[in-house]
Amino acid sequence: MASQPFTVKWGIMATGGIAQTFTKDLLTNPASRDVDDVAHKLVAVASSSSKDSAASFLEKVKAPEGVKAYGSYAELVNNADVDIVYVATPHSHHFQNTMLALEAGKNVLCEKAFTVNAAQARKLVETAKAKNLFLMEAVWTRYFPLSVKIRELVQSGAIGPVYRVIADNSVGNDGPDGTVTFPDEHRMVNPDLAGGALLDLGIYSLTWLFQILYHLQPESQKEAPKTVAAINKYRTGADEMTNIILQFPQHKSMGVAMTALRIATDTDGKNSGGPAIKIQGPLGEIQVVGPAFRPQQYRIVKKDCDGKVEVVDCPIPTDAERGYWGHGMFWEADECARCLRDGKKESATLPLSESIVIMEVMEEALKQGDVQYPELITTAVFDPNSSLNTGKN
Ligand SMILES: NC(=O)C1=CN([C@@H]2O[C@H](COP(=O)(O)OP(=O)(O)OC[C@H]3O[C@@H](n4cnc5c(N)ncnc54)[C@H](OP(=O)(O)O)[C@@H]3O)[C@@H](O)[C@H]2O)C=CC1
Ligand SMILES: O=C1OC[C@@H](O)[C@H](O)[C@H]1O
Repeated sequence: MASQPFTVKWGIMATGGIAQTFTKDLLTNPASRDVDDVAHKLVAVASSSSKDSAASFLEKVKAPEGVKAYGSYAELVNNADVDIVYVATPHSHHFQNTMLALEAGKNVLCEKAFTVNAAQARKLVETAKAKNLFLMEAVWTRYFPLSVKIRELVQSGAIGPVYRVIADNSVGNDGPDGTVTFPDEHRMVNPDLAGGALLDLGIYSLTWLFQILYHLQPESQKEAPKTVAAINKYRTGADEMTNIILQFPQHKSMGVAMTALRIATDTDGKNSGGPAIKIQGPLGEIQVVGPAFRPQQYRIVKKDCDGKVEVVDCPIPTDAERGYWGHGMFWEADECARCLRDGKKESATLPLSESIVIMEVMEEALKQGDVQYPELITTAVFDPNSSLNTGKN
């Protein structure tokens, strides 16, 4: 008989869109994705707006009886039953909210982008290490079986050494009279919420560059990239289009990461425009069909394939007994559970040192494009009473 799964007790910080999606994934049966070694239990949710918002969240996700609803983040992180906190607030809040949880002794899975700048990322990592806590940036795509297979394929030498990766994660939100369709207050374009294409969407383009060109470098040859960026700013001051070239001179490799708010990677919604990602070596290329954050198909085009392209589908499993829920976020949750079970303080698939290098690249790109964010959200000094933690000005 199989042994009991290791069950992790989750606390959810914030009640917005992705908090709901993630929590629904947590509530799916792991067997629906052929997992039996770990399981998840929802024990609490907190809203900085009100306890009612937290209660309404629990209704929306059809939470089981007994899950606690809190009207403040402080109550959540002080719940002794919570093993790990999922931080699902805007980027602007990640540093203060994650510090709040770490200081209360909680392990943390923090949404992307990890922070607003590299100094904040370093402080989070330093704090987690000092307190012997698990910390991970929630770049869910890295944990897709599709990503695992592609990394293995590249490592096996299937296309030879990868010299170039091109990745795009752009959305077609062009609006009238020079606008984009997001209101200026929306987290996608609002500098007070660390809005902009790069931190929200471009991070996935960088994820593809990093998980191939950086992550797979042998430890003894780890080389951080040189960064060259071009940015168009929106009227709010946030970036609306950002293109970054990363160069790894010792590895003779380069990556091109693109992101934009006015033009979509997938113009017709049917992927007629081709792959979102191209991973290129002298023996061939791997093409990943977008979106870059939630891909479900890749193709292998070998130099000598004579037009015979291998197409590999990797559908995301759903749970028929729970309304066909299943978005693909459960794989990163499973990773957290396995790390906690095994006493690991970080994920080998996205080490904290790598999250820091990615933040350094994004900070450098934003600097080159003269994108600036306010002091309240860029400081690397923790303040439990910050309005970012209390929700009150
Ligand atoms: N992995 C993925 O696929 C995705 C990840 N994300 C990431 O998740 C995070 C949240 O995004 P998303 O859920 O779409 O955002 P939403 O705006 O839908 O939700 C954000 C939540 O954060 C809380 N919050 C606290 N302070 C503020 C504030 N000043 N303004 C707005 N919200 C505030 C609110 O919850 P409350 O009032 O309950 O405290 C709010 O509901 C971002 O970092 C984003 O990059 C987003 C979408 C997809
Ligand atoms: O992480 C994300 O992935 C999906 C996008 O639609 C969203 O804006 C972004 O935050």
